[in-house]
Amino acid sequence: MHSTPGSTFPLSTAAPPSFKASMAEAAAFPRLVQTVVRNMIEAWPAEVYRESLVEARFLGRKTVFVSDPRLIHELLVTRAAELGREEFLTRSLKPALGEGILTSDGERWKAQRRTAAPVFRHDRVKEFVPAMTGAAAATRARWNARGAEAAPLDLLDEMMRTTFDIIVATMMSDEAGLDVGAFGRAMNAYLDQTRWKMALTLVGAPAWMPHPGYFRAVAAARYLRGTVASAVEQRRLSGRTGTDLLGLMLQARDPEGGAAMSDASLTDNLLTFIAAGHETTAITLAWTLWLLAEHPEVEARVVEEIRAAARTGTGPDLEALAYTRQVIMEVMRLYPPAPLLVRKTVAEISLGATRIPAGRSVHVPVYALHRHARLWSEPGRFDPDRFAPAACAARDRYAYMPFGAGPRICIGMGFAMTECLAILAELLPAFRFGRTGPGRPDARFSVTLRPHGGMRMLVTPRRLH
Ligand code: HEM
Repeated sequence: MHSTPGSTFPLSTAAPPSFKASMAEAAAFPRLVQTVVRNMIEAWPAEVYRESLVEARFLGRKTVFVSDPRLIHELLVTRAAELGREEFLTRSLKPALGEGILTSDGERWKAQRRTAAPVFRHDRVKEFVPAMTGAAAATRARWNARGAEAAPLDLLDEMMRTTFDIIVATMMSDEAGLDVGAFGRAMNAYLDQTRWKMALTLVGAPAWMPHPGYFRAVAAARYLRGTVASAVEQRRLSGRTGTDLLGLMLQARDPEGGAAMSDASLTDNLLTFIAAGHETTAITLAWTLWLLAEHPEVEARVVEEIRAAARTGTGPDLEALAYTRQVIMEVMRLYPPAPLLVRKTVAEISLGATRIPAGRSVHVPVYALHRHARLWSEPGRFDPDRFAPAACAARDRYAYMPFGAGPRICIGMGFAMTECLAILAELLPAFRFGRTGPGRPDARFSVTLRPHGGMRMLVTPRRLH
């Protein structure tokens, strides 16, 4: 392994390792393969938490890890056009998500991104707040009905249910007949097995190679795609447009040339929004509730801010929740739901003094960046004041990137932040959240960074205190 900030790589283009060579390497490092399946973060070289740029062999593939804000800016912004999607991400997601905004490249990506961007504008997202608050209110009613002495709840499950209800309500608000439960189970079955697909792609295994969850995933992808395609068709046939995401996407036109999205593209992107949007937001909320339970002084300040923001009107003014927003940002620093950004160079590029040949895997280990020894003091400590305006202004923008950066920055960033605020504003003044034992859940990376084994917590209505 090699880890000097300005190191120069050999200029030979990295040909992908042969299947045989990769399998030989994998066989020699079965523990590494297991680690990738269990939690890929544990397989990262320790230097990514201390150095700027690290070259490592990662399951037979030369990989460059970049954890320096200046170099990340150069990579994701200045050199964005010379980067493509990594096969290990696209191969695990394309069977369900097709060639939507997350999984496509080049002109296809550009046209879809241009067309969808206005749908996620701030003023549009604000119109979704009642649907977000409505789903959170349903969660509140469900918890209230349990009484004060109820058994602990898995808050990861609960938040997944809430954010899934929101994405369905905001996306396909009037698709009668959609079986929300079956749809959610299929989406989870699909996403659960993607870590196997990623590990097998890394060792060069062919796409058809079966693995745990393989056949369930094939059936789930067929069900998900069929369901969304028929919702798109029904809506088009009905002649109604509507103001939900499906309606807005149907009306969206490419600002360059005016083309509408095809039905296939609409299906790909609606599935992409569900997959990219609901689990990431649910994980953020689950960790937020956990960290607030660990830090009652922060929790008290958040509840006070929410109550003050609600005093003047009918519901809390989300724009006024500045401290709550800081808390969410600090939660995503410690537990970024998307802990790794992956790219492949399509041409030779230079990063600082380092030349990287075409075809190389380049990873931005966001989880490590957010805990990097040179960028953060006491990186493991939860401290929302790190995101006070003055502290943010003094820090490099590229030291913190839960939503990525550059042209491929998360399109749903505003949607996700608004959703987190709307849900917390509904739930925090109504309940106290308590831990069920010592120690935090383990954070494990399988596409997203999930609390392993869920997040069991005590949920007690406040009015009973
Ligand atoms: C807390 C919640 C979320 C987090 C942490 C998150 C994080 C990210 C990150 C890091 C990327 C960039 C990936 C890369 O550069 O390779 C991304 C891309 C994307 N996200 Fe999100 N996301 C969240 C919520 C959402 C929501 C709610 C939606 C849609 C409703 C969404 C849709 C997308 C899409 C379509 C892309 C691909 C953008 C492109 O490649 O042009 N995300 N997200």
